[in-house]
Amino acid sequence: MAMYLIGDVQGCDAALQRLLDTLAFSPSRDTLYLLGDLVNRGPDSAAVLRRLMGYGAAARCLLGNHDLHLLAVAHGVRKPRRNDTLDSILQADDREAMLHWLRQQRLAIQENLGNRVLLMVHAGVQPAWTATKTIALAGEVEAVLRSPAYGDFLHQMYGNGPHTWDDALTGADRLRVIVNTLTRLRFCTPQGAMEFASTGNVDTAPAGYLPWFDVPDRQTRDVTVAFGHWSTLGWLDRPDVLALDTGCVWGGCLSALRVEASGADAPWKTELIQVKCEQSQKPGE
Ligand SMILES: Nc1ncnc2c1ncn2[C@@H]1O[C@H](COP(=O)(O)OP(=O)(O)OP(=O)(O)OP(=O)(O)OC[C@H]2O[C@@H](n3cnc4c(N)ncnc43)[C@H](O)[C@@H]2O)[C@@H](O)[C@H]1O
Repeated sequence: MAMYLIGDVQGCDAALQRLLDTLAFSPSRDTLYLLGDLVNRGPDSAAVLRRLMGYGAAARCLLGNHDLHLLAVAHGVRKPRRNDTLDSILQADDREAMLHWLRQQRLAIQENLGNRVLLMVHAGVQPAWTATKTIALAGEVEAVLRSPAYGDFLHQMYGNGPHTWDDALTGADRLRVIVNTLTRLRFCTPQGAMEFASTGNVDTAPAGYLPWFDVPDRQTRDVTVAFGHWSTLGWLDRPDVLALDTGCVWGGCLSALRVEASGADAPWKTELIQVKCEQSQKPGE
């Protein structure tokens, strides 16, 4: 049995098919962990969702900002954006089945491999959050998304504030900070105040901000956090962070990381497998 972490697919089903062929993926034997942004901007978002739904428990998926955007557009909370390519879902006969399935997916997943924790999120974690706390907070949003109140939540989800996590937050503000952290974060201050305008690589950090994973004393520094979302960052391989959005939709690569625990005290064995992608979107347009 193999475990594969896969970066942002964004509706690029042909690239996903090529990647899975390269892996010789078998749903009866292997498990895929998709790190969010399953849909949008690429040519065939519906095919990606139908494929992942068909894999059942062999595909464990995180929600990214584009997946939440799809739910918001489908629910009439947001208007489609100029570069959106969501019509293959929105106009499909099985649209409700796809949207229902999407609402059951996760915002954070933890696996314990050997003696080390692997925490998976789409974008990032707050410096003050441990892995256990991240899973618990993600669970608060997951519960709302699965409940009849999910429409109300989508109305309240948008916005950049509050910028900083506080345990005392309640209601919509609390859920918004959790969503913004897990699905949109790139840069924050050492205190965890988030900034959402900058989308460039680490060299473009605004003054006073740094990549969330470089915050000193981050509470998840002793685990490995795998994430996507940051295409201009690209592949990053450190003991404490694995970044896997390698810009498939922008004409980069789609990446899978095979992860294998080789013993309680031994480091994991990993192997990066990539396929080249057709360019579906031009950066800056
Ligand atoms: N609570 C909430 N509040 C607000 N919105 C919410 C929300 N929850 C969900 N959303 C939704 O989030 C969606 C996306 O918002 P956007 O604002 O478009 O998201 P983004 O930061 O650009 O991130 P993206 O996920 O597209 O990242 P990527 O690295 O691929 O791309 C980043 C940039 O990198 C650039 N880029 C990529 N490859 C490049 C390259 N090779 N060279 C130069 N630039 C490149 C691209 O041009 C792109 O601009 C919206 O539709 C919105 O509705």
